[in-house]
Amino acid sequence: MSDPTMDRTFHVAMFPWLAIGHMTPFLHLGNNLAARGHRVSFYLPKKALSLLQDHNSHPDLITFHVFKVPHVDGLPPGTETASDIPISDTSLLVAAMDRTRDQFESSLLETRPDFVFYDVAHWVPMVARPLGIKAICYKVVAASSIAIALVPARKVVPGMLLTEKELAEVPPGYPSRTVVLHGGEARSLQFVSMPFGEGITFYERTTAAMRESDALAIRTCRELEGNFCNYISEQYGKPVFLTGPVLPFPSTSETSEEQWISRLSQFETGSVIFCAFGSQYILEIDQFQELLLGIEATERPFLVSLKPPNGAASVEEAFPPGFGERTKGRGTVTGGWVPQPQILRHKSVGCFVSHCGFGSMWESLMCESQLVLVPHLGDQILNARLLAEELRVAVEVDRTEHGLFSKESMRKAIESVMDPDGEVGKTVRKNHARWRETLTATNFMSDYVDEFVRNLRSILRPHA
Ligand SMILES: O=c1ccn([C@@H]2O[C@H](COP(=O)(O)OP(=O)(O)O[C@H]3OC[C@@H](O)[C@H](O)[C@H]3O)[C@@H](O)[C@H]2O)c(=O)[nH]1
Repeated sequence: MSDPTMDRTFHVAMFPWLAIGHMTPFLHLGNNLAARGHRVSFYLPKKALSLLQDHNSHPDLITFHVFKVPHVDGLPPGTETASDIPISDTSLLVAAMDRTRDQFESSLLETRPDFVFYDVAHWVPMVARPLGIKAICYKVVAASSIAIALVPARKVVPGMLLTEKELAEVPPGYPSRTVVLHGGEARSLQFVSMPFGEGITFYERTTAAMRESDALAIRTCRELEGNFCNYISEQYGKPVFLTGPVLPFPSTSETSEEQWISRLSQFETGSVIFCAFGSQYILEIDQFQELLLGIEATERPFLVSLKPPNGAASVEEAFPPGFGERTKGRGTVTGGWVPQPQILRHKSVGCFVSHCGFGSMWESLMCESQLVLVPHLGDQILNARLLAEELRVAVEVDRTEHGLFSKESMRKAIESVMDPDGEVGKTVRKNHARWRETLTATNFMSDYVDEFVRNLRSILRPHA
């Protein structure tokens, strides 16, 4: 007899962390589920609604539920998302999110979904279980960063900061020797033993969120991170369902993109260096200048999109002396937002200098440009090691033990990948082409979502 749960559509509630970088990938997944006929109830604060509602491709199936973020002392009045506060106040916003538990619980009583997806709100399974709702902990960061920092095998004692030695060690059984942090980089993991909400550390919260779930879900694919996903599954004794990268469909209609596209079109195919470091990375002024001087020294056209460095009101104010005049007509530096995915698809762009944030990592793997990596935070460093040392599709810029790069190391890294006849240039081109082909194959992404849906259904099946 066929199982009726295997083809019925289901209803998912989504309760992502209050940061646009988390809500957006949840909504992309929501769009993919709705495209297959499933209903989504998406919980978010009011301010996020105005940013996200235009990205709802299925308003008939995806409903937004706005909740109120309570005030917590120390946060500016009206704080609702991580964009409203400096990163140092994040723990207070987590505490505010925890105080939405009652609102969320009463809403679930009304909406009665089959599943609830969450990430930071570790109490969601406690709310969902008595209502017979399956709790899926959906992680939208690389599996390697979960595997290195957030598994039971990494012992973190509540109330104690990890020592330098503990930070430098990978947890027993960690499946890679190359996707690791070197020397002082390991300090970037110290945040795991820090408070994240009232009376709870980041490690306690995140591991509880995963431990208490009915299944884990990760926004990655097994071709890239299968070994890390298996390790996480073993560590938690739970299935790990992969959604694939779930990238949005390319947009071709926005007019703000035209100025960049026509500017790039004046240059030869594959000649332009494009550099962007995501939404958070702010360089110190001397590193900002070394970066620009390194790019200038390649004598190639360029488009650089970076926030003004620390202490500068604009990018122009922080230019190295004479830089603006020397590079006029050849390069542009902007402190604003540029349409990165469209720029990466432009034929004139030949090199992408990236911080290797999770979104940029996928976009760079799928584009035709050569890749130079300048990671900053812990997860970016692991992503960069994956691309440069395991997949060998990119080159990471050389740095001193204090993490500083020079204009010369920047120039060298760019030249090495841009030279089609050099050893490095040949290797990265060949490997990148192979990975690009895999990841951009027809149905690659949709097959992942289909399999994800099958996995969800399998845990809905009534037990004998
Ligand atoms: O000017 C820009 C800069 C960036 N972008 C887009 O913004 C997104 C940036 O996301 P990334 O994940 O690469 O980087 P962010 O630094 O913003 O992300 C943050 O969350 C994800 C983590 O992996 C990163 O470590 C963290 O910094 C990309 O999709 C990129 O295409 C633009 O469209 N224009």
